[in-house]
Amino acid sequence: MQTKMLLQTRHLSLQFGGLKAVDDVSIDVPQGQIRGLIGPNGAGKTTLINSISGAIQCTSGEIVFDGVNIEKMAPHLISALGMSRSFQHVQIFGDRSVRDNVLIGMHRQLKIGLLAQLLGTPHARRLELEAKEKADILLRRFELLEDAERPASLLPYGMLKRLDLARALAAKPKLLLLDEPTSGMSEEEALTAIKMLKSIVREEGMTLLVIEHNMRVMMQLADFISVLHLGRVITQGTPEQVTQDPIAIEAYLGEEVADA
Ligand SMILES: Nc1ncnc2c1ncn2[C@@H]1O[C@H](COP(=O)(O)OP(=O)(O)OP(=O)(O)O)[C@@H](O)[C@H]1O
Repeated sequence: MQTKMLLQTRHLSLQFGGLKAVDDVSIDVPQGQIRGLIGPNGAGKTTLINSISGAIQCTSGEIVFDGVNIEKMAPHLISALGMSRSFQHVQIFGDRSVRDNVLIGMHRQLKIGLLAQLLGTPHARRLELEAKEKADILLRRFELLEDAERPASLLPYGMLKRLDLARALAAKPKLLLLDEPTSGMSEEEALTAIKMLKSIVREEGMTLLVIEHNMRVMMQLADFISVLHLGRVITQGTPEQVTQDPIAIEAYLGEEVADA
């Protein structure tokens, strides 16, 4: 059986004035794959993700997500098709509880009318209860359940980043775009969080496109890695192939591989 491509970019370019931040990028991401994006600072990784999520419109080229051309679509419409995005800095409501943050992340999935919610109908109450149970399953997986009732702002940084991942997964997106999910974490915290993330992603059959600077984390996480340099994909392959690839080593990996 042929693997379905969930995301394809075709000759995608994005120009800021005279600068081609993304330059003729064509990638195919099969459903269920964890695709890593690496490259030196300024290579165009964040801009590529921004154009896929619709945050910035590409200058030319095509983006096909789950069979639909999305290159001209607004971000909220792309999100409604099942694509979510997390940012380098956590997107958490600090004054809301840890559980509420996951429930807020889940809202795309909740088919509950505002009026029903306000009136507190039995149907609405049942849906809310189910959502809470689902949120708690996620919180347990990220070892955050004991803190479910606490305001999120009280969590230490490593736990806050895990909460941000739980929040992003709560919507059960088909494709999740992650920009440096472990930035600022210690190596140990990062590897633990990645293990939790990966097991849920695999169970749910989700597809990920991840920017990550820590190569040890990337090696644990990705099935396949695309290497960007000056806006172009200069090489790609499995983590093992990429770490041996002279093109990747010269452009980016030199120092990282030496001490990985
Ligand atoms: N809004 C913008 N306006 C003008 N130039 C931009 C803008 N955003 C990014 N750039 C430029 O586009 C290029 C690619 O930047 P981008 O942030 O996508 O790289 P990156 O690979 O994500 O880098 P990093 O690893 O440092 O986050 C850089 O030269 C950057 O200065």
